[in-house]
Amino acid sequence: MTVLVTGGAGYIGSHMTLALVDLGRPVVVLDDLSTGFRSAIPDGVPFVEGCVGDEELVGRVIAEHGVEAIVHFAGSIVVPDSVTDPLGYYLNNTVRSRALIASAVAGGVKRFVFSSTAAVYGEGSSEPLTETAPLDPVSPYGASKLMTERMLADASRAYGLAYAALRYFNVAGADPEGRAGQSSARATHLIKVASQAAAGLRDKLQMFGEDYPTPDGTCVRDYIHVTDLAKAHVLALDYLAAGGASLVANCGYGRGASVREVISSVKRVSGADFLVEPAPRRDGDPASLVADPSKARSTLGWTPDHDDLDEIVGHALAWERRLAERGAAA
Ligand SMILES: NC(=O)c1ccc[n+]([C@@H]2O[C@H](COP(=O)([O-])OP(=O)(O)OC[C@H]3O[C@@H](n4cnc5c(N)ncnc54)[C@H](O)[C@@H]3O)[C@@H](O)[C@H]2O)c1
Ligand SMILES: O=c1ccn([C@@H]2O[C@H](COP(=O)(O)OP(=O)(O)O[C@H]3O[C@H](CO)[C@@H](O)[C@H](O)[C@H]3O)[C@@H](O)[C@H]2O)c(=O)[nH]1
Repeated sequence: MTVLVTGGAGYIGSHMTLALVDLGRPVVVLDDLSTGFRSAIPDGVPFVEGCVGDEELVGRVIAEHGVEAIVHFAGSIVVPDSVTDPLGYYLNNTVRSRALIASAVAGGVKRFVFSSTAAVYGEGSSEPLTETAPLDPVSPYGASKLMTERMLADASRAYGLAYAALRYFNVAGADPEGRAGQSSARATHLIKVASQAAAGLRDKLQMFGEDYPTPDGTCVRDYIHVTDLAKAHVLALDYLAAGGASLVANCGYGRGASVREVISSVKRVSGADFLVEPAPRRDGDPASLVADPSKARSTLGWTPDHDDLDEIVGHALAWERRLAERGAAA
């Protein structure tokens, strides 16, 4: 069963590609390298440079590689950017996903795993969030992903495409063996940015908002290790291959950490101090997002191996140091 990994040169997609290679499963990567890196794709894995919205290209990849399942990571991911450029986000995340789904249907691909997000949930629902919590995205990013979920649900009914939409909470950390990590220098994610500050690559960290209705006033998120997330995708592929019904499932640990707690963890684990500057709230940020992950556990048999904030931070820091060494060597 060849798996087409879109966005496989990116952060999460490269970890999924590694997970498939580790299991000896055939894989082909499609990525336009807009935010991904050619070097993130393991040696020996076929790579096609191009856009998921290019139906002619995707049709050819499906036929030439005998693709039986698609794992769709490709997309634009920065929540505040989606507030300033909503149409760009609807184009890359929604319109091009529609084209990819159409290519899957036309090419006879029967299984599809999609990178959805906790950003599809509305504010104010009781936590932890189950999949049945009201869907009312605060940001265009969340809306662009929810529209793709809806297209998949309709395509599944109409054309028999079986899908798993995995709603990731906040993905962080790096491959424990140091083979992959979050490489984007302009990354905006808290653990990545704090790791860069700890490694001396930034002079400070801004803390966006201290007046949220949370225990310490800063936003609360459910941080999940990227390797545990890749494992959930492998299980989702196996579940669909075994005839499992289409599903939507949260991927998180069910425990929240505030921005202040994350910063403390990064300082503790790195042993480095860095400047933390209070800043205004960032557009599009909900106060709190914490998953109820029981569906992924019961339906997919998912059990996390790295459910520990300090461990996640330790792996992120190790990757940051590796990047710094490579930069120094370049
Ligand atoms: N990082 C998180 O915390 C998080 C949380 C929830 C959901 N997600 C979703 O997970 C997926 C992967 O995120 P990531 O953190 O690895 O981001 P990333 O930017 O590292 O990876 C995205 C990859 O997709 C590629 N890409 C973008 N548009 C493309 C297109 N039109 N055609 C082909 N390739 C394209 C990029 O070059 C990049 O390699 C995204 O869909 C994102 O929305 C991420
Ligand atoms: O320099 C920084 C960066 C972030 N934050 C705060 O840290 C929290 C987490 O932010 P970030 O790491 O940027 O993640 P989110 O905005 O929560 O979004 C991530 O998590 C979502 C799921 O919860 C995914 O859908 C998105 O793709 C992914 O970027 C938020 O309160 C931010 O305001 C700061 O205070 N300072």
